[in-house]
Amino acid sequence: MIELENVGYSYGDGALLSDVSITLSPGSFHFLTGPSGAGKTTLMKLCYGALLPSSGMVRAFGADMRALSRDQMALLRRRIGVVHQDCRFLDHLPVADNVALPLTVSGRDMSAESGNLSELMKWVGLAARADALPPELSGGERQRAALARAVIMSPDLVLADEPTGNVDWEMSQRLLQLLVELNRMGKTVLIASHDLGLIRAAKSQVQARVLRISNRQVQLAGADL
Ligand SMILES: Nc1ncnc2c1ncn2[C@@H]1O[C@H](COP(=O)(O)OP(=O)(O)OP(=O)(O)O)[C@@H](O)[C@H]1O
Repeated sequence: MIELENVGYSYGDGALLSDVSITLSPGSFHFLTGPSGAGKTTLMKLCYGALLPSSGMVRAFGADMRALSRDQMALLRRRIGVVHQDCRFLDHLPVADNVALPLTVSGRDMSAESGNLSELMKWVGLAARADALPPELSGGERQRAALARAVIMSPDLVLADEPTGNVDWEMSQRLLQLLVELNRMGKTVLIASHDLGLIRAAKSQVQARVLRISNRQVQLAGADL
C-alpha cells in the first residue's frame, strides 16, 4: 500500500531521515514512535505526498509519488485520510460542515451524502455537537471530529499524527478504539505517537507493529515495548 525505499529527507541543513525502508501492507496497523523532533510528522507527510523524498522512493498504491501529476496526486490523496496533529478546522464553520469539507471540495452531492455524514457523526459520538463551532469543542471532541473528517471519503489508509495528544487516558482509549474499529473494517492504520501506554494498550486489541525513529533511521521495535 505504502512503500518507502531507501528514503532520505532533509529540510536543508543535514539529513533528518536517512535510508528509511518500510512497508505498510494493506490492512496493517502500525505505530510510529520516537522522540520529539525525530521526524514522525515528516515521515507521515512523505507517506501522503505532502513532501517528496530528497532521495529514495515512496510508492503509494503502486505509484511512484514523484512521477504523479497534480491531478493524479489529488486522486491518490483521496485514498488517504489524515488526522493532523493540530486538527486544522475552519473555525467559522459548524463541526459537521468541517467534517463534510472533503466531500464538498470534491464536488459530491451533499443531499446524497447526508445519511453517511450523520452516521459518521454518531460513530464518533458527536451527533449532538454537529452545529457547534470548532472553538467550542473540547480537545477530545476536536480529535474525534478530525478523525471523522479524515475518514469521510472512505480512505483505504488512515494516518493519524498524535491523535491522542492533549486528551486524558479515557479519551485516548476511546480514540484508539475508533482507530482499531477502522482497522477491523479493513483500513490500514498508521498512528504517530510517543505515548507508550497507548501503544501497549493497543497491542492487546490489535496486531500492531511499532516503528521507531532513532538516529535518522526507522526500525521495527521488538515485542518488549
Ligand atoms: N518545514 C520545516 N522546515 C524546516 N525544518 C522543519 C520543518 N518541519 C519540521 N522541521 C524540523 O524537522 C524535525 C522533525 O520534525 P517533525 O515534526 O517531523 O518531528 P516529530 O517527530 O513529529 O516531532 P513531535 O513529536 O515534536 O511532533 C524538527 O527538528 C523540526 O524542527
